[in-house]
Amino acid sequence: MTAELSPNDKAKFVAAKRAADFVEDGMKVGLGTGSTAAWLVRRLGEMVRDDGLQIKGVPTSTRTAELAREVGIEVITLDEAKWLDLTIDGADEFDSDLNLIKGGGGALLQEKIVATASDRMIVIADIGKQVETLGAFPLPVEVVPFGWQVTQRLIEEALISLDVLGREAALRMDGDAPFVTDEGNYILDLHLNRIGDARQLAMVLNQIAGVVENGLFIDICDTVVVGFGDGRVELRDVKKGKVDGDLPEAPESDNLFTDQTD
Ligand SMILES: O=C[C@H](O)[C@H](O)[C@H](O)COP(=O)(O)O
Repeated sequence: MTAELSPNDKAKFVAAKRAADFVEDGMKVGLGTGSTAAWLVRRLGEMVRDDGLQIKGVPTSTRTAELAREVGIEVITLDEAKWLDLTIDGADEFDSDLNLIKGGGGALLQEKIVATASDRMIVIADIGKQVETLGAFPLPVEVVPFGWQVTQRLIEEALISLDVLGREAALRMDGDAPFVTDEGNYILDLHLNRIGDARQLAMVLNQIAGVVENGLFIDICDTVVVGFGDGRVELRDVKKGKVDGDLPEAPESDNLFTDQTD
């Protein structure tokens, strides 16, 4: 089916397509979650089907696992893989140090486990995800359901002691019930506006007993492939800074914009 993509979807698509160029035969690849990562999974599926690419994928959520199987990618568990060559995932925000906020789709725990078990993490994002300072996007924190309101209060007290702007830790809902992650936990979204010291906040949050993990990815991402609504792509590398034209151009014959959106 041919569909005209919105500029935002086009940006996500071109970023995903370029990032797929990093995937090589024989690799074990972490597959992210979300609308941008879904483009990547579909692209890798095409490469498996049309080009004979041989990879094993470790999904970061049940929905990514379903999509990966649907498009013909061999899916294995992280324990079977043991270690990954590369993880490619989306993000909700990235800053100039390539630190991230993730978890808008509730998959942050598996995403962080998979990304930190990889030689390299590449993030794919539309330019709208780039920020000067992290925090405009509510920071997801995964907490165990047992005693979650006590955990919520302890988080809010920690935010006050850190003098972090905005202190509301809101339980994420799915209709009338709490949103439940793939690991059976809840998500508290921290409305902070601006995170001055993301490293410190990440450490403080993870010291609270009911907190399983937080959505700050500090020093984990190596490269961001940024997509623009006009089809341009830029590469940001943690070691090299901004790098342009580092990747091969998409072949003329590629029908870039005929896929369906997520
Ligand atoms: O839990 C979800 C993930 O962290 C996503 O990678 C993140 O929310 C970005 O999603 P999207 O590509 O849909 O904006």
